[in-house]
Amino acid sequence: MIALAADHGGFSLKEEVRAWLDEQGIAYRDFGSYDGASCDYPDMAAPACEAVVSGECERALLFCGTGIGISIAANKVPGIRAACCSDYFSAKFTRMHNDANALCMGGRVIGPGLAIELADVFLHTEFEGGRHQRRIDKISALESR
Ligand SMILES: O=C(CO)[C@H](O)[C@H](O)COP(=O)(O)O
Repeated sequence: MIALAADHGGFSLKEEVRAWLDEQGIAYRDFGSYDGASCDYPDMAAPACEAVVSGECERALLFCGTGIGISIAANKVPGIRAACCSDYFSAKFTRMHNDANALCMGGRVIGPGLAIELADVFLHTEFEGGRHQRRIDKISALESR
């Protein structure tokens, strides 16, 4: 199960990626926004990220105008490692090296073709573990300082 969330700046891109998830038969839960009306991205990021941390959802795909604000909000939720990406290499390596569990994209930055490529590689790339697990453990330790 994939968690989806967007504000108005990311709404259209979320809808494009949501249609692709439907085509792929990938299950998702959409935490809104459900229209293009102006709203505040932390309100959608929080429940989507909490669904990831609780285990209800495996990963989140998050959208705002730049992808940055919603990534900042997501990274405030303990257990979330959110990466704002607009290139294929970063979307792939944030899984391999950072075990990122939320991918953030900007609806005012990238188009649907690239967003789907990024979502695809993010959802289908495994964490490498090894030396990277040690670093993830140190990130997790920062949450309890
Ligand atoms: O990208 C964003 C946060 O990083 C937001 O989507 C953006 O700030 C919304 O701006 P506005 O209310 O002017 O449409």
